[in-house]
Amino acid sequence: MRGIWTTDHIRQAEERLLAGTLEGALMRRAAHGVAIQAAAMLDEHAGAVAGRSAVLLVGAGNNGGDALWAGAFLRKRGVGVAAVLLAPEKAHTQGLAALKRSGGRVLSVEESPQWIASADLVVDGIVGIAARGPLRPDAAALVDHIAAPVLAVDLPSGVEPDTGAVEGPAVSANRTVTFGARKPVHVLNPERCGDVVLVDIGLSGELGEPDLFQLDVADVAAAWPMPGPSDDKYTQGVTGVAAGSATYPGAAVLASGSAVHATSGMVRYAGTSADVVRWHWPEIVATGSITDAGKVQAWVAGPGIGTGREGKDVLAAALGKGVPVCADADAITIIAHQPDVLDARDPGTPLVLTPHDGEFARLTGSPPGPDRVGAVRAAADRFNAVVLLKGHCTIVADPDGRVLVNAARGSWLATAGSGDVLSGLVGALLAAGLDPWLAAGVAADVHARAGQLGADGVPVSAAGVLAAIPDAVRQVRALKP
Ligand SMILES: NC(=O)C1=CN([C@@H]2O[C@H](COP(=O)(O)OP(=O)(O)OC[C@H]3O[C@@H](n4cnc5c(N)ncnc54)[C@H](O)[C@@H]3O)[C@@H](O)[C@H]2O)[C@@H](O)CC1
Ligand SMILES: Nc1ncnc2c1ncn2[C@@H]1O[C@H](COP(=O)(O)OP(=O)(O)O)[C@@H](O)[C@H]1O
Ligand SMILES: [K+]
Repeated sequence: MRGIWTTDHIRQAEERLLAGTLEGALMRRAAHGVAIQAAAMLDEHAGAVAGRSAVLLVGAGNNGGDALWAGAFLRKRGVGVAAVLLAPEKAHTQGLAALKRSGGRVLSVEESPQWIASADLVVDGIVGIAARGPLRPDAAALVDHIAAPVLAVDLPSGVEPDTGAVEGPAVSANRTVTFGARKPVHVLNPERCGDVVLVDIGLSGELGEPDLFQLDVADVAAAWPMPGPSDDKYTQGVTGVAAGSATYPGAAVLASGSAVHATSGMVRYAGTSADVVRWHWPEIVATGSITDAGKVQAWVAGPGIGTGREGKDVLAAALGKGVPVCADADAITIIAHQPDVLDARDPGTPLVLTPHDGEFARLTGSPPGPDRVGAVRAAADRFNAVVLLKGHCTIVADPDGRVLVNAARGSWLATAGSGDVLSGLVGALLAAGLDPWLAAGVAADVHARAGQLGADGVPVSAAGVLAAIPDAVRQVRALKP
């Protein structure tokens, strides 16, 4: 699992590290990493390093210092370097001196637009982890002139470091070089960061427990249930799906079909769409209600069940079974409007809620807002449930405080019914006995892979995402180191 640390924790770790390090050494190490990536980008985008031009956008702090030092290193490789100082009197003293010694040019803000517009590369050292709020107008005006690829130092300026939120002018980078550890912005707003390159500055020993996690493919592969020689259809966990209605039979077909594809073993269906489910998935044992469905190890409840009396009864029946439940779609609306339905749940029984933004707002009374991680963490605590917030970037919080982030693999999953496919995956992994937080995260990972593989560059239906689940699982198993 990869760790991600908030800027407060990075700062504390940096302070501990600085106590035993020569002044300036860390910054030079960081800046050297920036220069290596800048040279690589010049080579890729402008066909050479020597003789090409880079403009540094330099803010008032150490982030600007990194850019200035990187400029001095680039001069040694024959790059023409010019720096725009947003606050000349506050520019990093040693960095500026190093750039000047190396023959780098310092531009006034007035003369900078043509230089920025014609540069082969722009290095964004406007602001780093001390950034608060969108770019200030003077910085935003410079960014408007950029035509070249952008290398961001630590993070793209204007993007909130701990939330990834963009609430005004901000840099869009092709690549970001960060130091010591990944910060939330890198996983919560990968589009603005471009490729993220991590430079080791010796911080790892000082970091402590991560604030967020990202699953590696090896984690997903290790968690994905595989039948063993002594397994039969029951021992791997039977998934129950309570979904669909006369109006929405498709939700039942998608959620239960997804569970069939996710794991070996068995899927039971309970609801009014039993005939259509049997027709699509002859391997499913389908009945009319949860009461006569037989034993399962986890229930998926909600997709297409409706939000009236019948839907509430279905959800209450699932919650009352004493096994883990993934409550999705209409189940979330029912919980939002009739929270007493949760009385059917024994508080020790795992519950996974999988809202999209609208359902989240219904459930909690307010939309997730810019701090999506904070919002999901609070909801997990409030409902004593794992909460998976859907979106381009999926966030999964456990009531014990663990949070993981699953980055999108394109946006093809923004299609009707793809959420039903996700709930089937979560349910199957719960039935297999995975820790609910991990089950939700692993399901989100394979769901995103299935979306990418199913689409393969053109729009894909939810049924197409479902059909790509075996390829996604195959991909995970093949990529396992
Ligand atoms: N502490 C260390 O040992 C290291 C720090 N490093 C660098 O230092 C950076 C942090 O440096 P600082 O703490 O000096 O702070 P920053 O350089 O992140 O920001 C400092 C200045 O940016 C300005 N600023 C804040 N918000 C802004 C906005 N929205 N628009 C425009 N300007 C804004 C403020 O005037 C502030 O003084 C890191 O991101 C990293 O790049 C690296 O050199 C690695 C080592
Ligand atoms: N722009 C996007 N990029 C990537 N994934 C997305 C995007 N929009 C939605 N998704 C994913 O698609 C799924 C949609 O689920 P949901 O909104 O419940 O749809 P439905 O109710 O139609 O099934 C979620 O897994 C969500 O994370
Ligand atoms: K920056």
